[in-house]
Amino acid sequence: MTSFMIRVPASSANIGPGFDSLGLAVNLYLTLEVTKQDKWEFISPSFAPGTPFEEHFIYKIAKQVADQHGKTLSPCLVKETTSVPLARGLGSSAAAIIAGIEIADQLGELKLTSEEKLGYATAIEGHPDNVAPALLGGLIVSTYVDNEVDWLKISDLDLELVAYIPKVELKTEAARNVLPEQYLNHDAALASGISNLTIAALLQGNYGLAGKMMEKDLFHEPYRKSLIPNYDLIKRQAKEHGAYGSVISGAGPTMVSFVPNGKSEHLVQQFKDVLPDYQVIPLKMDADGLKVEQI
Ligand SMILES: Nc1ncnc2c1ncn2[C@@H]1O[C@H](COP(=O)(O)OP(=O)(O)OP(=O)(O)O)[C@@H](O)[C@H]1O
Ligand SMILES: N[C@@H](CCO)C(=O)O
Repeated sequence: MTSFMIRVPASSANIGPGFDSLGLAVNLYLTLEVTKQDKWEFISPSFAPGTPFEEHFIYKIAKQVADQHGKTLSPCLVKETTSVPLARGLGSSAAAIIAGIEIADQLGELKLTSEEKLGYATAIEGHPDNVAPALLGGLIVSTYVDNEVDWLKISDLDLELVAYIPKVELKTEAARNVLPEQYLNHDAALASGISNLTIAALLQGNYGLAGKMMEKDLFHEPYRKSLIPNYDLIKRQAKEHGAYGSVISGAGPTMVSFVPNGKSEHLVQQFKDVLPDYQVIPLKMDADGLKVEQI
């Protein structure tokens, strides 16, 4: 093996009330072409030329995983292209983590299982909601209890999305800092009920109910909405134009609307003049997750 290609999808986590446990892989991709050579080198849009390779996030992840297996990775040229915007709530860090783990797996010949990759990725990210769909594709419902990830994949969603991506970044860490440390028992029970019903409605294809429930989150949206530009406007106008529901994507600042199949382009057109500074794009579910190809 001298050269391989890694492709990892973006993901939209939380979907309202599924805080830290629900995430959907979408058709934006981080792609890496990895070729063995005599020294490490990263050609990457997020990495200024001349920066030591040891500082590249993906290299750090790969090395960390290789170290855990007592392996030294042979040096490579890594050429990155990506359509996943950084720090916007579309799982760029999760995609990078999955890519780093895969580099370690390929170069170190670790033969990691999907469960092992998911375990490493979740331990690094702290929660599985982005890394699980980035690895496995589809809509993933997951939990991370006692250092163990359990998950289920929902592949048949008759839905499309529209993403509203502002120019500003919002780091996940900053968006987590506004959340309460504790919830009252009553509020937690209510929030869990809303989450349960959202999942059940998605499973039954009752997207009207799913959209209604996803907009009622009590875990994170009430605390984060003041950080999200045009939060109320996007929800209101998307609903007027036929969206089932709109939520903060991941930790924001991107928002996503869930819309009937075939309707996303219509919604994109409606927002062209309303949000001229945004990238408003249609998205579809990615069903595959991580792909690796020898070249
Ligand atoms: N391809 C990449 N190469 C190097 N570093 C990356 C890459 N993608 C993401 N990162 C790192 O992850 C940071 C963004 O992570 P953060 O968790 O704040 O946002 P996100 O993952 O895009 O959004 P969210 O977790 O809400 O979906 C970037 O600022 C950068 O440090
Ligand atoms: N569940 C995470 C997703 C972003 O990493 C959050 O909302 O903070």
